[in-house]
Amino acid sequence: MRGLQERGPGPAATPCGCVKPALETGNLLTEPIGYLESCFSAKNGTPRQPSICSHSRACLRIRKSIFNNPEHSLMGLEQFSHVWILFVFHKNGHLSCKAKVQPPRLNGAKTGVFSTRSPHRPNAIGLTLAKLEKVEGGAVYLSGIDMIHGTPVLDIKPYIADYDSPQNLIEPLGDFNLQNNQPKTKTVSPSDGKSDSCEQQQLSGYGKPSPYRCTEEKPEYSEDGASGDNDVKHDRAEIQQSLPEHRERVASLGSEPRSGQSPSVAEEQVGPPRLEQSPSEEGADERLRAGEAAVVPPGHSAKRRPAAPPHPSRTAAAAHGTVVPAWVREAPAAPLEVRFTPHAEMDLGHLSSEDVSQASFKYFQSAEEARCAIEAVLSADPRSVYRRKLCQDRLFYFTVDTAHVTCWFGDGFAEVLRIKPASAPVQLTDPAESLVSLGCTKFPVSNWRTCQERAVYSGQQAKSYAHLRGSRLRHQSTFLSKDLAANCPPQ
Ligand SMILES: C[S@@+](CC[C@H](N)C(=O)[O-])C[C@H]1O[C@@H](n2cnc3c(N)ncnc32)[C@H](O)[C@@H]1O
Repeated sequence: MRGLQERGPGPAATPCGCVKPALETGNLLTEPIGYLESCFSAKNGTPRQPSICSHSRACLRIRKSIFNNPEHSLMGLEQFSHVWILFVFHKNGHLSCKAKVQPPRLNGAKTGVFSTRSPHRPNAIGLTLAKLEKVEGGAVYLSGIDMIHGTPVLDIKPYIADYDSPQNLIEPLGDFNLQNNQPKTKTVSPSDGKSDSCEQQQLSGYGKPSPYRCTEEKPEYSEDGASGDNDVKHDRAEIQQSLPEHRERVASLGSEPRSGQSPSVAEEQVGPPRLEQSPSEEGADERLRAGEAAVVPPGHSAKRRPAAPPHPSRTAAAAHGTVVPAWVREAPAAPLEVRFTPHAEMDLGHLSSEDVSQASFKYFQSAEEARCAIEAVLSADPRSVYRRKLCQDRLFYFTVDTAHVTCWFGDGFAEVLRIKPASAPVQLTDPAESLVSLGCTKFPVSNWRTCQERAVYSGQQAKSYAHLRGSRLRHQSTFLSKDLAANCPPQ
């Protein structure tokens, strides 16, 4: 092992200086087996993990350039309920990455990139556990996904719980130190739960500087919620939860995934399938999630439906013999209550209309499915830490299937204002493939009615909205903002 490390990969170069792809050096030249057709057209609004939105759907067609008979490569796969999808984060924008990142769940604190599911990693490869709906010819149909439309897929592997999910919390094998000639750093093993590494100090915010190099990176804001490489002040109490002492250790108990939900992960970190809560615990949680105390303005959708598939960190009581830090399971905020204005309800009806002249969904089978997906996405608060803390008053847009959703966030809730047909086609990575046209669009909105509805809002909501309007006026570049500013009467 040491020999390998010392030699290093040393990519073989051709006389022209090109890096020669070579399996032996790990310089693998990848070729996507297909490009994903997904109900999510852009990063904005795409769930951070597949377990967040079980109604999300996607299709992957194996390219003929990979196998002449793509269906041969999928033979037998239909016997599995779930598959691992390995893919490229092709919309990262850049190839660089940082050693420490700020996952949304850490609310601004940093941790090592390899302890997160950040898309910004040395090799921009993603790993998603998706539900396999069906295999048809050379195509696989998936649900419970967190990948955007056009994502290059590198591989599919069947999920086999016996292999992929630890069965026992095995005791450590004793000192695991292969490097006798290197300074001994104190390692964190799942069993001792103690560390003096600089990352841990950074997370905790306590302790003296480590004797090892620990450079402070310049704080930087990013709009990318997934990488969360933002530096926002955090309070110590929150961060302390990420100390090793707070890691959860659970025994092997065996579990089945909730039906219709991917048996996968917490938001940023994988934990294998978890135990269900007891019905009573779940009911209490459900009530909490629905925000019993929240004020529902007159004329708004006030149904107390279970807003979204339960948030994994809330349902998770235990996992197969694994250990994860507490921050993975403890959401920075409670799931949001999701509301639809009457206008949005109407829009949703139009989108799912059977009238052929109206737009209809490509992936969702019904308006109810679309509603569930929208609720699931919003309930988990898809905003980046930056947006959540510093741009609270902005409108938020995302596209799911053929629906372009406009919403805003208030204290403990998200409200869908409009749902319009998405029209502009997405630029696809592989134009040769026949992919579904999806995309974001800007649209004219007459928001007079919505503004009138605002007038009946009670105290804080009205105040938030006034703030929202003010902010819209400041951000004239947004098409909808302009429209709203023009149409909203002064309050
Ligand atoms: C936090 S990553 C997790 C992905 C995967 N489950 C994993 O653990 O590797 C999920 C986020 O990546 C982003 N994303 C999805 N597909 C992408 C793509 N093709 N390129 C860049 N970012 C993508 C979306 O913003 C999504 O919310």
